[in-house]
Amino acid sequence: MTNTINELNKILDEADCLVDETKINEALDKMASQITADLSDKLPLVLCVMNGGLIPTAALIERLNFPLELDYIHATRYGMETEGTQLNWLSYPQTSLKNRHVLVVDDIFDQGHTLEAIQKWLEEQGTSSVHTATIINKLHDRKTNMQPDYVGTDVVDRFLFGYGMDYKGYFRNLKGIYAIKGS
Ligand SMILES: O=P(O)(O)OC[C@H]1O[C@H](OP(=O)(O)OP(=O)(O)O)[C@H](O)[C@@H]1O
Ligand SMILES: Nc1nc2[nH]cnc2c(=O)[nH]1
Repeated sequence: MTNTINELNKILDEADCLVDETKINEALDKMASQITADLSDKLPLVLCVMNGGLIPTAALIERLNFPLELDYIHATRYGMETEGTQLNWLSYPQTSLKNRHVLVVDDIFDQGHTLEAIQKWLEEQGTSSVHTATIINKLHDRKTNMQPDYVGTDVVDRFLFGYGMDYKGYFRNLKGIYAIKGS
């Protein structure tokens, strides 16, 4: 256990903070105004993509001053790894999706496979509309065709953790967004 704590503390000590708390809050404020303009009269269902979407979803919905419902979906393709593979569907929303305006919130749009698959699945459930939001868009040319409707900020192509994103399951709780040394 001591080894693990030492290793994790070293990772954090050596990491670069790419987006600090102030920048995250500015990004969330901007996203919240855009979402309010589009969805405030739609009684939307907000779907948090677990686990990474937990913290961004909480921070975003407290900025939305209109009636909405909240549920979650759990799909993961990275697990404890830094490279994504196939998407594993772990949990589906319990709320009825038919004729609902749905806002999906996640922490990061990397290659886009996760959000693309979730959007496609939601459309197949008879939703009226599906909007997608992520705090981070990672910059590279390995993307799927879709683009999230609301993006907080662009970040360089390194392995990130903090603010929902994990390093080996840890550090989702950090208030900033960090990149691992050498990534
Ligand atoms: O755009 P993509 O390349 O598909 O990657 C983005 C996804 O990867 C992360 O989830 P992960 O699978 O690590 O699960 P987690 O949310 O439990 O960390 C993140 O939370 C997104 O859902
Ligand atoms: N923690 C973490 N999860 C991811 N999922 C997709 N890209 C990333 C990343 O850079 N960091």
